[in-house]
Amino acid sequence: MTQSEPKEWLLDEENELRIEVEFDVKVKLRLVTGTAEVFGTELGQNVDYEFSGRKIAVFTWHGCKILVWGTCSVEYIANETPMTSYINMHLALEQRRVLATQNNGQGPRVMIVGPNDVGKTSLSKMLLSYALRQNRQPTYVDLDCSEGSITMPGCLTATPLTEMIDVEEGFGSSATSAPTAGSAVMPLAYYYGFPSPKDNVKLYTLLLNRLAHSVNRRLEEDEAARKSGIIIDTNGLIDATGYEIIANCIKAFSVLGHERLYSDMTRLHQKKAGAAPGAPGVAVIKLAKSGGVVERDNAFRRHTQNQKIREYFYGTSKSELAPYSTNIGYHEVEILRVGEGTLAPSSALPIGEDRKVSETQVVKVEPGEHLLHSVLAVSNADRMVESEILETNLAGFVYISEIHESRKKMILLSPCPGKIPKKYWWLGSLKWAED
Ligand SMILES: Nc1ncnc2c1ncn2[C@@H]1O[C@H](COP(=O)(O)OP(=O)(O)OP(=O)(O)O)[C@@H](O)[C@H]1O
Repeated sequence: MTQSEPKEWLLDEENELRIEVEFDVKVKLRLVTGTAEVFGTELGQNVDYEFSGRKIAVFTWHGCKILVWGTCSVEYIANETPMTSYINMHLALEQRRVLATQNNGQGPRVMIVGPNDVGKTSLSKMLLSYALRQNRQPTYVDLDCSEGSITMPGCLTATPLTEMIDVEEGFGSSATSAPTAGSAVMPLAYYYGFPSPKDNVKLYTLLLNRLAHSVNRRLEEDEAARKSGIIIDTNGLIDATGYEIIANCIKAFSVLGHERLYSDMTRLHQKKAGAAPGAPGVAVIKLAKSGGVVERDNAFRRHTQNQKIREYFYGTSKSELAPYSTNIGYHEVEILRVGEGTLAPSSALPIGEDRKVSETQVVKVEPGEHLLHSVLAVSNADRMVESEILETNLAGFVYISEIHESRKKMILLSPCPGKIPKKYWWLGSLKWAED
């Protein structure tokens, strides 16, 4: 797996070691002296960390020595990083948290926007980790439906974090049916089912508003979480649709109370006061992109998605899981999908009379061979009321591993044993061939 002789790296203060590891390669890393962190999470001294299919930066504020076993496809030390501006950003947020504590107010709500591959998720992790290191309980909202940092790709999620984010696994191989890495609480997930918000803007907006409503309600009840604030990671859409979504998100999460934020944000990139009496000030802060952020091509992204799905059912090398295989009859479940963009199989039967399917219309899908290798999201809904079911959160996911058309049965993998307690399952565009 790894070569026997490690490579030694000596990092001066405020340097970072940037490494890229292919998917079929394992690289081991150990901090020997000094202090270092990966996207905000501190490394333990003389602890071995293993990475595969990752692009990471090991940053040190005060200098350190690191040993690396294995072959990285890219490895170099950078002495220019935007980390000082990131920590300053954190300190400014921390001040807002202190103020919120003093005034019994609410902590900062930060939304990170920008094009693809500029380091939005990495910055989110850092701001969350720094907050966690100060014993805060920030809420992480992930609106990047292509990636699925918390659960599976295709979801909009929120999770209150209470524990440090794992160095090796990031937000982890977490499921909606289990607490995530970094959290003692189950994440809240809504199923969107497409890789880009553009694929079904109406549905995306509906779910975004629903998620924001649930988060806002939760924060009303949880004082520590409310004062710690929210970090919102967005997807990289910055065209007209993207701006519309950003503007909606700002409103939904009350990032600020200013309707013209969108134009202000793009035009000014600076602090603006709210227009409405008593509206909070608007702070639009431009942060530099790290030179280490790596562009990921479609193949890499697809591979990351597959890894994510695999981890949901089988866990990681650190915490392996054994999924349960269940036999289920076609008649025992109702498979649904949403909207025009997904209209496809002729077997799809529209519920309602209209043949033309709107973007948020729920469509019943007849089970059949076409479901093979699909990942389906299990809704928590107990009844099929169109306006309700769309906005019902998820219980978890199942994977269809075999279809027996003649017996009208399918075999599925699920993380929990026995019959799946919920019968409404969403079909999106996620497919996965088990390897
Ligand atoms: N300083 C760094 N050194 C090395 N790799 C980095 C660094 N910062 C980020 N990366 C890596 O670069 C890739 C892109 O970063 P990230 O996911 O944070 O970008 P993003 O803006 O969220 O992308 P997208 O919107 O497309 O999901 C990731 O694989 C991340 O681990």
